[in-house]
Amino acid sequence: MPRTLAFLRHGQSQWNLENRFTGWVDVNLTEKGEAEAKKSGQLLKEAGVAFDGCFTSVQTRAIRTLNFALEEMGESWLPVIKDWRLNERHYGGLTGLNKQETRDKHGDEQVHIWRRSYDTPPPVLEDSSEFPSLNDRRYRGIDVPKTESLKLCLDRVEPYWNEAIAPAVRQGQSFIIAAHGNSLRALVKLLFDVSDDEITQVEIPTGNPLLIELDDNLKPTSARYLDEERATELPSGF
Ligand SMILES: O=C(O)[C@@H](CO)OP(=O)(O)O
Repeated sequence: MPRTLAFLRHGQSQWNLENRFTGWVDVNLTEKGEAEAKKSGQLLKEAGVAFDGCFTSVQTRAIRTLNFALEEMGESWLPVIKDWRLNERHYGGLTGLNKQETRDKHGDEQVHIWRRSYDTPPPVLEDSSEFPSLNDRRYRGIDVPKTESLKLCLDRVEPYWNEAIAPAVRQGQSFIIAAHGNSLRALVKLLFDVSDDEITQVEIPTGNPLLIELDDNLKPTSARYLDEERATELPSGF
């Protein structure tokens, strides 16, 4: 039975543009981000996959990217499930800081470790921070993280995959998963069985759908970015 996933990282956000660590801060898309989202929809339409539904985070930039894409596809009717477990990795005490200024202060190597190492989380977000997500109504009843490494992000993405997404895919359904650079890296690590070392090299471009076909055991049999000009390297073997 055909089963296809499209991993869609949101289009450029205001803080992608400003080069700031974002994580759980609910920044919006830029105009360029909206255009990327619309182009994703055109590419998905051309790909001709009959999707059964969509999953996204509870963050505006991913939700709006999905909505723009669905509108372009003429498929705004598709059911959408939103869940915080697809949110971006929580950037802890780095949240809001400029990435270049942080490199100038702490050095390239340390910042690379914080950004891309598998299991070294950034410093925690202090309660006094101007960016608390604890009081946000959408996170009621959730133990909001104070920081997350990619591993900690995978620790909440994986159960969501197992409980909510994988059972439907196993039945032969196809989905768009509109999420974030690091929650999608976590899913790529899981599905493609990428090593802790290799995942540090995986970069998912904004607004460029990654189309993945899966076999009966939910192992990827093919993967390609629909916007070839903006494609990045896929995990080895693909
Ligand atoms: O700031 C963030 O939340 C993420 C994604 O934009 O950035 P990075 O590429 O540094 O993980």
